Amino acid sequence: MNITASYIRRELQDYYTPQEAGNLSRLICCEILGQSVVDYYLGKDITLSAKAEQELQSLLRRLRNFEPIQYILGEARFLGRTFQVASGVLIPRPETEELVEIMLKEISSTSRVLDIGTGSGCIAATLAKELPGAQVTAWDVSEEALAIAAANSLALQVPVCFEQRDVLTYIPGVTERYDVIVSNPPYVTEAEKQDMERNVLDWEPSLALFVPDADPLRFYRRISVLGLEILEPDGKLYFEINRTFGEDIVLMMRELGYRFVRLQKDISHNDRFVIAQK
Ligand SMILES: C[S@@+](CC[C@H](N)C(=O)[O-])C[C@H]1O[C@@H](n2cnc3c(N)ncnc32)[C@H](O)[C@@H]1O
Repeated sequence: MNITASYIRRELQDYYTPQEAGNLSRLICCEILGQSVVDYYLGKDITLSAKAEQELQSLLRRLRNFEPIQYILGEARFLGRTFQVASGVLIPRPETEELVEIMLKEISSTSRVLDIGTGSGCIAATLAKELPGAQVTAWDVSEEALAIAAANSLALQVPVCFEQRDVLTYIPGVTERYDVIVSNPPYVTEAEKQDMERNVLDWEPSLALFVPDADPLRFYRRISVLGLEILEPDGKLYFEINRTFGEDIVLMMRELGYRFVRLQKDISHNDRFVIAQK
């Protein structure tokens, strides 16, 4: 069978915006089916074997069911590296790449770093890779996430110490100390569910996404309190946040005694990061 990029776009057009259908069609033609970018833009035919055609139809069916392309392919990119992902972990987001870029400019290369809610391990493994002198520990409550994060750190050949911890209940050991804590915790309120795309809502793990409407700062408060115990003096805390709660998180952290608390915007001009010093 011969297919073209416009065939793929047509198959997806009732499910995605024209831009999304175009992006998916380019990815399928160039990255999965191996068409050159020039041939793609010229709209040239791609000849598929019977088996390749079956695989393409299965891929299109999954996309029409709103399964994220990263789960279908089993991988996602994060700051230029490939991370294994599956439906048990959040797909790394560009905002989180920005957070890591900020950290790489600010933290010492020999820091003891703790990543809370590591998911795919994208933050922890990237920091360990970029800062070979750092000691990186990563927590998650999810066994499935920890298994994927461990596979990612193995693939990148970086030593990250993964531990299964529920940050909401964990009591740290008396000698446990870090120079830096980073967290992109669950921060979407139940009320925000109605505005979410189906590819997120139907496929990404609720455990990674949601907090109760009645307590949207639950993770930020708990991690900030924990930071007072386990951060060294002058230690730093880096949060990715829900843009709606920036001022609330800043206030809460100032009240707890954190210094130099700053709210920073992401590339889309949304309040997205809170950074503070103990
Ligand atoms: C928003 S995801 C972030 C994943 C990854 N750090 C990233 O930025 O792509 C939040 C993570 O927190 C984990 N998590 C949820 N509740 C937790 C808890 N009580 N203790 C520790 N981790 C938790 C989830 O399993 C999930 O992996």
